[in-house]
Amino acid sequence: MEFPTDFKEKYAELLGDEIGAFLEGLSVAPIKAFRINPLKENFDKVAYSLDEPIPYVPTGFYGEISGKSLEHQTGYVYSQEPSAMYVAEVGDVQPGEIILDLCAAPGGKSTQIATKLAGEGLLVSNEINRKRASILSENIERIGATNVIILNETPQNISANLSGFFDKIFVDAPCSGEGMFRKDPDAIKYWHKDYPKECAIRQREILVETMKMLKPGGQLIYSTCTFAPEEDEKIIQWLLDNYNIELLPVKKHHGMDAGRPNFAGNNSEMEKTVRLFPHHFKGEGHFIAKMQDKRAGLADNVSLRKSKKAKGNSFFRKITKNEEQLWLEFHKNVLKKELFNTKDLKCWGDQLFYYPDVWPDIGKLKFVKPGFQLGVFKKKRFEPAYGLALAIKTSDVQQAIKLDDAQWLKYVSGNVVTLVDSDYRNGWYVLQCHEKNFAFAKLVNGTLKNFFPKGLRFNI
Ligand SMILES: C[S@@+](CC[C@H](N)C(=O)[O-])C[C@H]1O[C@@H](n2cnc3c(N)ncnc32)[C@H](O)[C@@H]1O
Repeated sequence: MEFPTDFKEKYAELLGDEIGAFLEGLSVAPIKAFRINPLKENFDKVAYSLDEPIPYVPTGFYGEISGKSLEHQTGYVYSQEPSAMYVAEVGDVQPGEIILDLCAAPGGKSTQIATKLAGEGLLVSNEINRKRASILSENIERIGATNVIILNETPQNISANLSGFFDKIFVDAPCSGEGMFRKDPDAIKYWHKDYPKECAIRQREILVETMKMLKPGGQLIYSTCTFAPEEDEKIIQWLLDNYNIELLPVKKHHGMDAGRPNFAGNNSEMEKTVRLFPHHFKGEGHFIAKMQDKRAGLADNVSLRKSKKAKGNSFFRKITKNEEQLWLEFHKNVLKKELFNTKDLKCWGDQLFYYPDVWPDIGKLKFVKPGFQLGVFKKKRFEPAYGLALAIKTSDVQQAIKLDDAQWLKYVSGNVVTLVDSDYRNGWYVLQCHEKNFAFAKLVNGTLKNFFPKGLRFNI
């Protein structure tokens, strides 16, 4: 692999004798890995080999998955390179926490954070770029998380509305992407000598807003996929110099390096951060730091229920009696037990959402998904959302139809499926393949009408 001369000279100076090994590490084939998803029932029953676990990520495995497999479509697996997986582990997310993932697309960290919340608490997952925010939304939908709000905002607008709101904030910052060089050779084309400095300016702007949103006593997890000290240790030193925070030690597993004090004014505290270098570690490369807000008089963990900012969305309207009736009828037919409390249901236009009152008002913010969508009311009927099929447990389904692999493919590519000798009555069914929910379909006289979202259809 050819690297810019300025890049080689810079790292020769920073790394000394290690430069040869570093450049060689950056030239080998990228490492593939994936995570399995504990939000799903029997989540380790996947067609992929789980023989090579990643030691520092309980749900992580080395290996390659296909974006067109049943496991991927149903959100049982998520492809992510091994160093990126360590960020959410460092965050030590606990069910019930209120978390912001500020730079979230395509959703590697957000999907992992959401599985760790296990349906309790709230994840606000934000992406500034509209196109990337849609991809983020699709990835969150697939994993089946019901407690995620997806925003498409600037950090400035979010902080103006949700100051002091979050227990933990993840800033996986836009960066010069040196750790992407072997995965995406295009990243090399963007690189120039001043690029890390330019990125650092933007990172500081993002962090100024981030600090406004952290609850007193909250934690900030900052990460990049670059090796540039300007965007790593120097950013952390700038935070320590300007805010009342302290670094928390990040555990170093096999192959992980400590952050380098000599990259930021010889502050030995930098050893608490972690650097993942491709010549030492089986992954592409990352920098991760964990910090704690030190402001005094802090509640350990103000729960969502006690949060003053939580009011529910101002743009939602109440569900009408008729709509409630339609929803309950659908629910009774298709699901075995009540999964969403009726008092948490709200409407936005004709769409039905799960949005507990304790969640914040995001009415002034641009969003992609303002909560968890259950479905849509159409004239006198209720049509369930695709995401609902992916969010309910297989064993909670009352009305399911099991299809084989060929029928699954026929359906996800947008075709109707005709059942042979069907004695099912007409109505909505959850479709399952290998005991995985993969979509809703409406059965009409033995034919499953296709409701698979048009933009997500695929063929193999
Ligand atoms: C490293 S990527 C995030 C990867 C993601 N966390 C994941 O794990 O899949 C950084 C993201 O920050 C977004 N971004 C760019 N400028 C930003 C800004 N000023 N504020 C917030 N996010 C920004 C980019 O669009 C990009 O999607």
